[in-house]
Amino acid sequence: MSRFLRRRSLVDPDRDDPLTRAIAPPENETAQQLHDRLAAEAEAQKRSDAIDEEINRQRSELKKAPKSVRVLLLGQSESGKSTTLKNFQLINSPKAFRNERASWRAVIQLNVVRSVRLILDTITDAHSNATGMGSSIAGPGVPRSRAPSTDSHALHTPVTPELLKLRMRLLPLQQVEEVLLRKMTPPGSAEFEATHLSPVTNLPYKRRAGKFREIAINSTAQWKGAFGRLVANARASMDSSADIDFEDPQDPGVLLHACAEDIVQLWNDPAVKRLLEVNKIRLEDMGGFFLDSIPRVTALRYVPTDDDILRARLKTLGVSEHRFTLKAGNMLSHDWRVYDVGGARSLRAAWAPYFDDLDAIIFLVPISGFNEVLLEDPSVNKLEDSTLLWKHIVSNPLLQKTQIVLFLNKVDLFRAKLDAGVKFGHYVVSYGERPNDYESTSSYIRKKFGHLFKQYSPAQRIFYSHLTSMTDAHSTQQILMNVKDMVIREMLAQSSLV
Ligand SMILES: Nc1nc2c(ncn2[C@@H]2O[C@H](COP(=O)(O)OP(=O)(O)OP(=O)(O)O)[C@@H](O)[C@H]2O)c(=O)[nH]1
Ligand SMILES: [Mg+2]
Repeated sequence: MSRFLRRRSLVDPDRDDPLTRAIAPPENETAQQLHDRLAAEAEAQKRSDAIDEEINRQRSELKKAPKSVRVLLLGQSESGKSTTLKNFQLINSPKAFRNERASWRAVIQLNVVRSVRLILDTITDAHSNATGMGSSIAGPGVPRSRAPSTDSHALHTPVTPELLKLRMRLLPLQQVEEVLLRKMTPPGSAEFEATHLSPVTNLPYKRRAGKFREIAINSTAQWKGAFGRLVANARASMDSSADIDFEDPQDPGVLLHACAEDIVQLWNDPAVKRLLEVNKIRLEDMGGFFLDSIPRVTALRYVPTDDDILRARLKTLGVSEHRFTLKAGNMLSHDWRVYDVGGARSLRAAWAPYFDDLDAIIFLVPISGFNEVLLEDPSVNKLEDSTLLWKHIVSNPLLQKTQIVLFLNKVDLFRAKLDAGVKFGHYVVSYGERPNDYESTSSYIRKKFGHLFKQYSPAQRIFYSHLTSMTDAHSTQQILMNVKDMVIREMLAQSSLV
């Protein structure tokens, strides 16, 4: 508008030009009219200049204090997204992270009970099979490394009378899950997936299927709120257990403590090991595995360590956001927002609204899943699912300006499998007969994902990848720092191009 007005005053009217004609001063303009018109034009010019000035001021403000950095965590269920978010919290607000120990203690108690439940159900099914009353335990939700065994041993592994007695003694643990779930879920809320402890009965498997589902939660803030009350009730104290009300009559810690010896006995029983082995159930590879630490985590005054919190497993249903401010070197401070979403197939439609205006995606692939299938669909290999998802994300035109960082996660479990002699090439056929060592196999996976990235990206981008163990806070810290620096660098580089 200002340029338009300026031109109007300065340019010699060319009567043949329709635009000039339209804006030309009226013919026979009186001296008063001329004065008024010039005054109005001067006023309009002043307003226009003020607007221009304000736009310039806002533009330079924006340059000085950039918008918040938005990062989305993506990957299939159990890939380690929530664990990555926990690591961000641990680095940026360790105090707040540790203030949530009471809530994570409850999740760890649920994790212990779930592991015990899976063993008890395996015993029940084996017993049913032996007595000719039941069906195979194959079914959804039971974590297996491969398809269920058809080995006749699996169906006829003897269940000793001691095991049956142990099973009876551990039945009261059902209450722990009930109590904790009631506490975490407000009455009438449908936020949890149905996850109640399946009664250890002789019901045929099919009638119990679905009760194997994992505990999942929709809103982090809400369930932690339930345990926040424990904090409010706690006696004032400076020690590390101050936020846990051990005196709470509803706290299942006492019952778990009373069952501890039986749980240890169950887990160490050679018949149980054999039953789990023939059914190809590997509890050690599952999230929330604490059976090797039972005396510690069921101690009466147990307070979870940072490590325990990183290992606790709670499936995500909704979206949680972690905000923090980061000052990097002599750079300006930035407001960061890291979003964690649920990775189960049925939840992936909820990702899209977060694609807009994203600075970076951290995409997690649990590489130890090369010989595992999805809990949601046992016909799909986990690495295959991650590959398809990766193609889908890197080829998305909405994300073409987003930096994508690949975390090849669960390296510790991956290494342990190779060390135990599991053949990578047996599951990833294209790998063939190449060496089964960690370096060769992990660099093969990295290259595969790198090739797909180059092939499917709509625009050229740098491929960033890291081999990670998200349950190892120490090694993760440096990686997350590097990622944060990279994201800021890229963001500044992009904004200087605008
Ligand atoms: N051993 C090992 N366990 C890991 C690693 N990363 C994550 N985990 C564990 O794996 C389980 C699943 O991790 P989560 O972070 O809950 O997975 P998620 O991607 O958030 O899964 P959804 O919420 O279902 O989408 C948790 O118990 C973690 O402690 C890792 O690198 N090594
Ligand atoms: Mg999660």
